[in-house]
Amino acid sequence: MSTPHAPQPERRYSYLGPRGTFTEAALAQVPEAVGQEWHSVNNVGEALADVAAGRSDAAMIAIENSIEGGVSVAQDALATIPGLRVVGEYLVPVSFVLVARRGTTLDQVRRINAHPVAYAQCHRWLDAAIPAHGHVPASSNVAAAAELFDSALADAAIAPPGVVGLYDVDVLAEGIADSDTAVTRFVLVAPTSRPVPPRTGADKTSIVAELSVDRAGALLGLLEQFSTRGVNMSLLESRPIGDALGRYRFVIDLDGHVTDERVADALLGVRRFSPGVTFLGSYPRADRVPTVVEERYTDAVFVEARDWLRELLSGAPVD
Ligand SMILES: O=C(O)C(=O)C[C@]1(C(=O)O)C=C[C@@H](O)C=C1
Repeated sequence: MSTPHAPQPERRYSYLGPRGTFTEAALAQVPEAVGQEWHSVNNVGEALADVAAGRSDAAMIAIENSIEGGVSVAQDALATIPGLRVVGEYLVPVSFVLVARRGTTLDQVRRINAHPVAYAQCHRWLDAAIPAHGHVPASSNVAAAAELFDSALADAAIAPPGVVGLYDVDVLAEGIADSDTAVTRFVLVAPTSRPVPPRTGADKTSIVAELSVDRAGALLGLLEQFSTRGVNMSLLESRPIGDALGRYRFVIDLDGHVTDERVADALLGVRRFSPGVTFLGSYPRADRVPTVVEERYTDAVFVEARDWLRELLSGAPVD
């Protein structure tokens, strides 16, 4: 009699681990990832390199936090590693506790292990409760707690509340984040060989654009491409290109899908003058809130205007 075998995973997903991170919670929101192989990595660059090299089918990465802003390491990696495409967006509410090896008391804490994005979200509490603390950077929120047992470099760690079920720690303080409504935005990144997800009417488009800095009004010119087509921006961040002082690229999220006439037309406008524009992807918004489009920017109005021009050029009588 043959032994029944469990189905083998067909796809591999890289995420910032170890188990219990907010990144893992974001990956758990992806229906197609359930039952597949989840590969824990130590940093965002490693997750994206897995996808670029074909070792993983997709990677989940944090891209923006409601308090700390853009996750610069993720924005820079997406802007510079070729062959990557954002195919989904996910939101995870984040909150933090301060944990320590059993028996440690709050007044003994001097050095705190924390992921830099988590540390930045707990400033006010830390400055008030442990004013003279030092920060020991960790690769993730859960790694911060795990490392308490690998080395004596830190006395306590900032971690997600769920860490108490994973490690033998005492909770020294709960709810230590500066906001109790903090949210981190994650994106699922696949290779460019994967088709752009179809338009849903509640989509975002992410691009990275460079500008010639020796021209007055260059940034205004970039923004006008969107405003004159009724395209709303939900994110605009500047990141240094890194080759010289004063050279920046702009990371931009737009409301709409690349197949929306107004978005496509705006991208053509950007392409005409930006020395480098990268399309990172169009994907359904995590909140599923449909984009409201003013009548004069609907697809039908763009199509009508194009037909009008075509007729005009064909010499046929026009109204
Ligand atoms: O996924 C985790 O738990 C992480 O440690 C990463 C990360 C991030 O990169 O922003 C995720 C969410 C929190 O805002 C802080 C840290």
